[in-house]
Amino acid sequence: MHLNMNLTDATPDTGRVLFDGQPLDLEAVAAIASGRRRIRLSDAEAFRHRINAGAQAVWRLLAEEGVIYGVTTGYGDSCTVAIPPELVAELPHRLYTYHGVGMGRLLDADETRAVLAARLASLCQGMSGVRYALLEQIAALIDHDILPCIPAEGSVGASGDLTPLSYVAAALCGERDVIWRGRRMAAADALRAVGRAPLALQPKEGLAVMNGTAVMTGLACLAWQRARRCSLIASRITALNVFATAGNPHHFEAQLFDAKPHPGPRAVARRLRRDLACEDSTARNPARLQDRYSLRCAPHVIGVLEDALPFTRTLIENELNSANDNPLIDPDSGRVLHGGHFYGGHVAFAMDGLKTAVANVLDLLDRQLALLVDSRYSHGLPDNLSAADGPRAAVNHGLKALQIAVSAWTAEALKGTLPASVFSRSTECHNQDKVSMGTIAARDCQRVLDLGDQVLAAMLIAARQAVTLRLRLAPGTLPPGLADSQAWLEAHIPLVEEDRALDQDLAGLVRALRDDAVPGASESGR
Ligand SMILES: N[C@@H](Cc1ccc(O)cc1)C(=O)O
Repeated sequence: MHLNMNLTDATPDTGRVLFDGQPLDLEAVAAIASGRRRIRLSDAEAFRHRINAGAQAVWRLLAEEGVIYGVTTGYGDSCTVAIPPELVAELPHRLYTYHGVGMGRLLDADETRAVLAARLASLCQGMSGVRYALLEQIAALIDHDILPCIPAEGSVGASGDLTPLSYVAAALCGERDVIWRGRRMAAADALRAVGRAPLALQPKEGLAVMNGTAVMTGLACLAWQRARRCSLIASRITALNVFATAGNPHHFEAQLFDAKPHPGPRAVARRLRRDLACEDSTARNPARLQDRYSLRCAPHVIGVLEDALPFTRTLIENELNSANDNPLIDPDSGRVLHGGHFYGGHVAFAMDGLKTAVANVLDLLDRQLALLVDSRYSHGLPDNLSAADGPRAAVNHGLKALQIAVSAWTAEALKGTLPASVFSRSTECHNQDKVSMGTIAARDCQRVLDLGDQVLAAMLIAARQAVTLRLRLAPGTLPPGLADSQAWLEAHIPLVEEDRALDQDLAGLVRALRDDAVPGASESGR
């Protein structure tokens, strides 16, 4: 174990995130998810009034008209079934009960907090016909870190995330299990321990909690952050690899990128120029004319991911700050608006897109590694980046297996890019005959990002090794941006001179990546 365990240097952000119906950004959700920020539900009179007005509108409508979808009718295709008045109160509890069909792994603590935050943000829009007391109960779960056990699989992502969110609805009512203080226990026990009574859902409140996109949206907020980190670290790794292969930094000149104005590649080229301390050249031809595409086109490949980030941020944040259930209740007029806002197509597209852009970056890095480990292409570096000398060289295989592993992880990531959104299918007696599959897209994106962290970790080991070997061949100094990175890498990864298992180094680096502790993870450089 070469990496110390506590590599986080992020300053804790202690200010509470306010939930009052104003827009949140995905950084706020990520901060809540990681426990860096707590939340505060607004208790402003106007806000409480607006929320409660929606719930009162439901009661009024019920008294005046007697029929509201999902309140006095069955759900979905069963909306033609009338619910007798004496059974109306039972209906919201039926909804989460029969949706208790979740399977697969449970969402982890960060994911669960992100889901709760996303659902609370949506209900705070005041269009869902729920009481303020329901918002308070969700806020209490977040605040006391009572985390419903939410199985990850079973949502088609339109009718929202009905099945996984049924576990949130049940926990609010003191049913099913939660994790609290590291222990799995009955939700009723955890609520009792913090002095809260289970909620009895009122008409419409079951649908309001469950008939929305909070699972995919919460996961998307977290995935987006990881995708941005991938872009930043991949840029830094590329710079190290250009240096290590004695590559041509003039591929990244500003004049070139002014001629093709996509902002993403321009930003990546700027980073590479900064890292490699490369000024625009007046020379007609640099010493090395053209490097292979995996180096020369790095801004173009990473730049696609870079350009996808602002676009997908908008999609995810619009979803986060939306009322995304059905029906909606206008608290002012009391009108019931029947629609399909539970359709998570934008998140599905964002996640399908991001995973493709990330996987292409991983593929780029895998190709860079292929250049580094092969003495036919590395301009003087030893095969497999082995640092063993003399008689020891014969038995040492350096990073050979690491490259094979990167090939495997990259291939698996590329395989995982099959878009989920195109696998819509008609379900629920053809009521839900076109669905988003956004939650599957988000989980696929997470898987690509998990594999991505492994590829990035391996590339950091390779870059550290390659830069050291280049400096042995051609003693000199690294540009300051890269010197910092190399110093950090040398402090955390001993040079591989005699072969050793690298799995512990990899695991430590993956943790450091997730803690944002690896130099290059922030735009300011470092
Ligand atoms: N989302 C559906 C409602 C629904 C709820 C639960 C179900 O099991 C099925 C459908 C709609 O608004 O039309």
